[in-house]
Amino acid sequence: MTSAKKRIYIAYTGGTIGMKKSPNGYIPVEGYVTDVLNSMTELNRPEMPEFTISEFCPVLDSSNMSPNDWQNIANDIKQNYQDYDGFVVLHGTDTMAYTASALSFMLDNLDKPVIVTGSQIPLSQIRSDGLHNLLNALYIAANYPINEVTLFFNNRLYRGNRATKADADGFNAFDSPNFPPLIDAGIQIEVNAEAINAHQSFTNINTSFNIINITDQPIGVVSLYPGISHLVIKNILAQPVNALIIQSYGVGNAPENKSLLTEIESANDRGILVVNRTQCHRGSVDMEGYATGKALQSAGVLSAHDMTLEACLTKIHHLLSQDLSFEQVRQLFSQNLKGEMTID
Ligand SMILES: NC(=O)C[C@H](N)C(=O)O
Repeated sequence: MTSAKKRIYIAYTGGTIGMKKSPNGYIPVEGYVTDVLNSMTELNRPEMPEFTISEFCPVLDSSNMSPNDWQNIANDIKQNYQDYDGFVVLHGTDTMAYTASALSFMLDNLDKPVIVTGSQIPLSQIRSDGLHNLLNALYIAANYPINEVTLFFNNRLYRGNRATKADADGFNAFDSPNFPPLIDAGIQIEVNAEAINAHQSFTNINTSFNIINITDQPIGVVSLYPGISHLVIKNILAQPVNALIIQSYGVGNAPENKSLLTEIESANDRGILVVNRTQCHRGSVDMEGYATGKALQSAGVLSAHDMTLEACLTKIHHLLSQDLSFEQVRQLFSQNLKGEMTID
């Protein structure tokens, strides 16, 4: 008896994969990806799943995306959830890790795989990595389903909220600095069961799939540098911001500048969430390591542990979009909600 083919829904949102050259540089072209995919014989091989492709309107360079687009992608998945075994989101690489992180918080109790992928060279160009990434994402969604939001690129499947764009113009565009890949798709497909299982506890088997809506939130992000004036922080906090991400040094250190710490303390008193993430590519915040970190902790700043900037920013969007008190937001920020951080 042969089992029925899996059905995968492909949402094409835009990105280089479906772009063509224009006098102003590459732009996404409607209809192009759909035509190419429908004519590719590789995608119709018996080991491949059935698929349907649906294009967003308009298709976007991902640099033009906003939380409203994350919401549209989540709504689209919800609308088609019952009819498919898995989802592949074709997306530009520039903000792919933001979207994958946002979706990981928005798609609650997923029991189907959602894989975000794209390419560095358009399908319309010779040596494109688009077909390879798409083919693998489809194959993995059907044959190695991992029921969470993941990001596939250059032979690796990463937890979506652990990935970050690490190379502007190489094929190996993504990295997951603080968490191992879930799948290494070399000659053999190697599945990291331990890393995947660590996610199981984030799914509540008594509740069914649902989406938690997200709205635009004013969030400040500041990277510390030697000599930074407290007025820079003061000005950011004078804007209508509900949260500030401080990208600190090393394990979460900042200058012990009294005026700067006073600005942070007063922001906290006004109900602005202030969090500390390291500006280092790899590693975690530990505000107990040095007096320079402890000063931030004493000013009420929360640790972002080893979260990527993308996970940190979208987690804050996710929390501020809900009807939660300042204390609840602080508590939930400090919890590992969807495998986005490691708490020692
Ligand atoms: N490689 C890419 O997809 C880059 C493109 N600018 C995008 O993010 O849409």
